[in-house]
Amino acid sequence: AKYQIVMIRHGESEWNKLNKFCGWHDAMLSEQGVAEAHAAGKALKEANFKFDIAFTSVLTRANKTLDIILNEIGQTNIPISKTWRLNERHYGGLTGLNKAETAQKHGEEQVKIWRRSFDIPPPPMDESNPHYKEIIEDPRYADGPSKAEFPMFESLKLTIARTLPYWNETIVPAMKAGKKILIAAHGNSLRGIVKHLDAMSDEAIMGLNLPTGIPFVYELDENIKPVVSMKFLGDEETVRK
Ligand SMILES: O=C1c2ccccc2C(=O)c2c1cc(NS(=O)(=O)c1ccccc1O)c(O)c2O
Repeated sequence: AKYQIVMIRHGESEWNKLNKFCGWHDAMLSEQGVAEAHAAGKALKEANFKFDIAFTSVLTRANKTLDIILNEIGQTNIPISKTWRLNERHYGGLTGLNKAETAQKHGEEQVKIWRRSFDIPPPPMDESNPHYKEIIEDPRYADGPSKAEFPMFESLKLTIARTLPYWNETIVPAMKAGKKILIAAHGNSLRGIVKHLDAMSDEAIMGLNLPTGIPFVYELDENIKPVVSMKFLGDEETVRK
């Protein structure tokens, strides 16, 4: 096909392990997450992938996954663009809660509604959340979003709506300029790109659970239409929820 692009969801984070909503909290990779990133790098090296540029979020768990991969393939010298637009979905007031705390605070019924909704957002994060200050005062957001548009919560719909402009205005032009691209991002920001590429329904994308730390390839024609969709370099039985 005319274009080929590789994407990967970051390796398991410390908060994934604790089953806590992470969102814009800057959790580190767990030991397993680091191992996943090394395995992903080795698989890409084995398949002889080469990149000209990489895109990632401003969150450490994705940045570290990318760094480990680039070290494994011996390409630590390529430009890396970091953007908040590839961040994980912002889980608002649920940030830091685990399954039990969420159900306890909001009830099982509300959890069921949130789980299956595309555009019902979680409650906003406010000063009472222990992670409020660390997130809004983080200097990594100096280049955006502005104070005025800084999210306090995101539905999946809102997440996709702030990821796709970056895909269309920055990543696609780089691909059309002949750049070989690697994206290291998060479950929900990658859902936005995948939903767009494969013209998936809201329901279909909510049923897609990208596995952590397994690279996948899209082969696209000259109109950026998939010729090959989501070809995993590894096992993907966990892709479907
Ligand atoms: O409560 C939510 C939720 C709330 C607000 C926005 C989105 C979601 C959401 O997407 C979600 C949820 C729960 C669970 N499962 S769970 O109830 O077992 C659960 C709850 C809390 C933390 C981790 C858990 O695994 C999911 O699999 C989800 O995808």
